[in-house]
Amino acid sequence: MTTETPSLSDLEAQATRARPAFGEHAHILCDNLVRIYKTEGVEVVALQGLDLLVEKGELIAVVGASGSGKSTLLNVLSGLDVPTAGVSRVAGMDLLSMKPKDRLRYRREVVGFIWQQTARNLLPYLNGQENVTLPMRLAGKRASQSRAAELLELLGVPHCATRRPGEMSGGEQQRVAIAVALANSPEVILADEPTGELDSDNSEEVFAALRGANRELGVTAVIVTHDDLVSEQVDRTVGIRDGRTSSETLRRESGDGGLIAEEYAVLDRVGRLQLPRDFINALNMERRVRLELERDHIGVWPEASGGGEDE
Ligand SMILES: Nc1ncnc2c1ncn2[C@@H]1O[C@H](COP(=O)(O)OP(=O)(O)OP(=O)(O)O)[C@@H](O)[C@H]1O
Repeated sequence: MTTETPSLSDLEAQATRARPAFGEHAHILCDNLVRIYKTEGVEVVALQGLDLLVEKGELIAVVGASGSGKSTLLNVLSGLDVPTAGVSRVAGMDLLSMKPKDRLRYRREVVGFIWQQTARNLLPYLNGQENVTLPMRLAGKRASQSRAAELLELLGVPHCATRRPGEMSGGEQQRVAIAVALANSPEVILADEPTGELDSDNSEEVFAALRGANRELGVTAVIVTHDDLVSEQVDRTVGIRDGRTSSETLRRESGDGGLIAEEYAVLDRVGRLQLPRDFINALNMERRVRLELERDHIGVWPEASGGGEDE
């Protein structure tokens, strides 16, 4: 057997083969996303190296304390805002380098958006049907009455076709708003607190409508929420803390038909993870911790303790 010294190009090819690009096949990719706001000379770092991958057809909830960066993330994904640094790609479109013309098309046809404020989603002087056909006309397409009727039917609000928003309940308005967001067959829908203004019955119906759209149409859905009813029913909940994804809860059915929820800390690409605040507080951890590599886990001890002396 001959052992030839590999050339530089061989090594380069090998390195590319061994390490597929981060999130190469993801439908939504955020890689080390940074968004810094500057107001009156003061800098606020709203996103500080956020990583997120969402597969095509997934429905995820994003949760986090007020000010953690959830709305900033949605604004970036919706094409309304441009991040300061990092990589963000949705349905193959690069959100940082997109030209204004592509950005407009992206916002009209690739993503659909549902806001928390019911009044912000619909035009008050148009009925349900007209609200749903409006985005089609804005995108220069024919206003398909049959598609609008199908969407209103899918979302369980066919009776809202002839009603104006003022004649609908808050939950009905939000379900019509989902139909509006779906009008141009987007690849992704983004919802910022879609049930925030609703009581629990209406919240349930709106979430069921979102989930129905996700399942029936295969549209990828990202829902920012404080509503436990929503975050506890999705397969994956992503927690954001201080502008970074810090935890993920995965849910799956157990053998007996129940639901198992497992919480994970997110390990970023350079090996950083955020320990849950309550774990840190419980053990009075500060500044430094001791780490010990075990056969199948890593031990983490407060600095002062005799870490590693597992009995
Ligand atoms: N346009 C802006 N100019 C300056 N700072 C901003 C701007 N938008 C957001 N921020 C700041 O960025 C940080 C993240 O805000 P963001 O609205 O994304 O948080 P959030 O998690 O959505 O909060 P909430 O749950 O209260 O809506 C906050 O410190 C906020 O004050």
